[in-house]
Amino acid sequence: MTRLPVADRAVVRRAARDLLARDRRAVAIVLVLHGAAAIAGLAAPWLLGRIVDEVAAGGGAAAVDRLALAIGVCVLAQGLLSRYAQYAGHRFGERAVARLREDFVSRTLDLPVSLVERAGTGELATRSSVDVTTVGTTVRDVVPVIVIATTQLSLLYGAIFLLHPLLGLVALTGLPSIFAVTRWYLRRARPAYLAEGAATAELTEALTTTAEGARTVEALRLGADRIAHGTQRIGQVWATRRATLALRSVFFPVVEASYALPIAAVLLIGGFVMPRGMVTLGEVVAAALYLQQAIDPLDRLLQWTEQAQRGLASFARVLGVGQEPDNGSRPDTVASAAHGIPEPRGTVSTAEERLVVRGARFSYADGPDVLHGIELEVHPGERLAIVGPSGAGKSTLARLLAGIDAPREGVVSLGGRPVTDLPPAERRRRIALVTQEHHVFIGSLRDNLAFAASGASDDQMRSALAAVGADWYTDLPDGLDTQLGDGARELSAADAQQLALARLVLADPHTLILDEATAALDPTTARRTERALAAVVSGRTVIAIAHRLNTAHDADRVAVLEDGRLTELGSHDDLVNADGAYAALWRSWHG
Ligand SMILES: Nc1ncnc2c1ncn2[C@@H]1O[C@H](COP(=O)(O)OP(=O)(O)OP(=O)(O)O)[C@@H](O)[C@H]1O
Repeated sequence: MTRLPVADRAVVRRAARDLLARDRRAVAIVLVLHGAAAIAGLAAPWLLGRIVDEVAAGGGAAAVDRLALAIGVCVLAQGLLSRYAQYAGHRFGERAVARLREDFVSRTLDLPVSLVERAGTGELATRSSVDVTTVGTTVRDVVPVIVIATTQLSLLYGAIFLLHPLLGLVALTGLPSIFAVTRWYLRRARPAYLAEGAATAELTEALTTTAEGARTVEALRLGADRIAHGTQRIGQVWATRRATLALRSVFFPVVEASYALPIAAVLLIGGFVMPRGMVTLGEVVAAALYLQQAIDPLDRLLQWTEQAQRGLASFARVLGVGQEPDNGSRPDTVASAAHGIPEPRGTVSTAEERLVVRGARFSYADGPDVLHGIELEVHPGERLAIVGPSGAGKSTLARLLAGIDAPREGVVSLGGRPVTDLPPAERRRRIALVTQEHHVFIGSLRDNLAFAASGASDDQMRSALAAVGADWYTDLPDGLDTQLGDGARELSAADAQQLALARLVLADPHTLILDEATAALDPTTARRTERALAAVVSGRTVIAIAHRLNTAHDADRVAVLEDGRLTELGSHDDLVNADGAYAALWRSWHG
């Protein structure tokens, strides 16, 4: 199974910087507010130290009251500033997460179909649910915590140094062990969490495949097999989770011990070792309080470092969607639901529409070749039917012609350029592959048609439906506003296929590849749809994979494919007269 790419650190860093840069003002406000709140927070321990010194020096209650009042004001100011800082931080976080989701959706929609097929739906489902949510939590909750904690820590340690540089140095004693264990942890965490994410995706894939194919599993008694398959995936998830848990079980205990060490050291050295006069009791108390205060941000910082690691691993997986896969699979076009805005006809010259196949060989994965050196030239505007026995390679050739797969050897070119080199949007505008697979999206009939041409008017949509003979449309209670899909009006397979064809009329590509597009329709509806389609497709290049030989009869030329080889090519009459494979097929089909 092909894995979707995972972005490297440089890409993740750039994307994180972009995320911050796109909302610079909000980021600056959040930083300033958190900084101010942290400074207000420093005042309390210092003022407490002053109270200790006042009392030690025999100061009166009035002085203590004044200092206590000042502490109250500072605590209030810190509370208010923190509240607004968090509010601003969450607003920024929500905006950033919304942008991330939008970017993710548009990258996902641009993914090559062949890549999604090879990667499996579980991989994409995990990235779009688990990973996007993890990144969202990280941006919304983790980044503000890290910003606040870092600011507080810098100011707290700075304040201890201001009290006395020696106390400052003593306060730093816990940091080397925290730093060392964090480095140790971070080095191992990324691959460990990536492995955990990949194992979870494989488990999701295994479970969804089993659930989707439940009937087949039951019919072929594959239950035990599927259970073994699922259990193996669960084992992988268990092993990868154990590995991340092992990392955490070293990391957190070392950190806890490192918190206590500097507080004890400051009290011991400040209270017993440093000579009197060098430091006051109040300063030692203030330093210990600062260190005590530092535990909370340190703890949050380290706890969230773990979450940040998960977030970065998920971010890399989210950003990887849309990157060029590293296994040589090429970008391709979207199949039946041809997206794209109609382009004015006639803007592409006929030479640019010439579809040429030269010496094309193709194999699925590492299997044997299923196409052997296909040579074919499709003339602009012609209707070509491809016929042949089951398994001859017709659908495979259609995928090559549409640019979904690239030939292993040879070339498939449109207007002289390899089809797979065309930018996806351009390819969709020029070539559309319509298969038997079609999807009715949950939404109105209008929404379902607008996928093909977002700018199409209601009239254009109605005429597209009429053109493909979708008479059922006139019976819908709310016309184009009728809700379709699960829980609303369900379309029959034939109606759904007509909807797909109507999308195609709206998408208006120059070249249509119909891979048994009308196979799901009953013979009468199919004949009617084919006729309607024939009227609509005039002036376009149409390549039809034909099960029913009347499609071949109506075509300009017929290509016969047998065992992955093009054995005959010519008009219906010529091939019947030649009395070869096509003539035999025609005779047997005609009865
Ligand atoms: N995804 C795939 N992975 C591996 N082999 C495949 C795949 N799809 C098709 N094949 C194999 O490639 C060969 C050609 O299949 P293809 O579907 O192109 O034939 P076809 O002429 O369209 O058949 P049919 O009329 O039954 O649809 C067959 O041997 C088939 O088993």
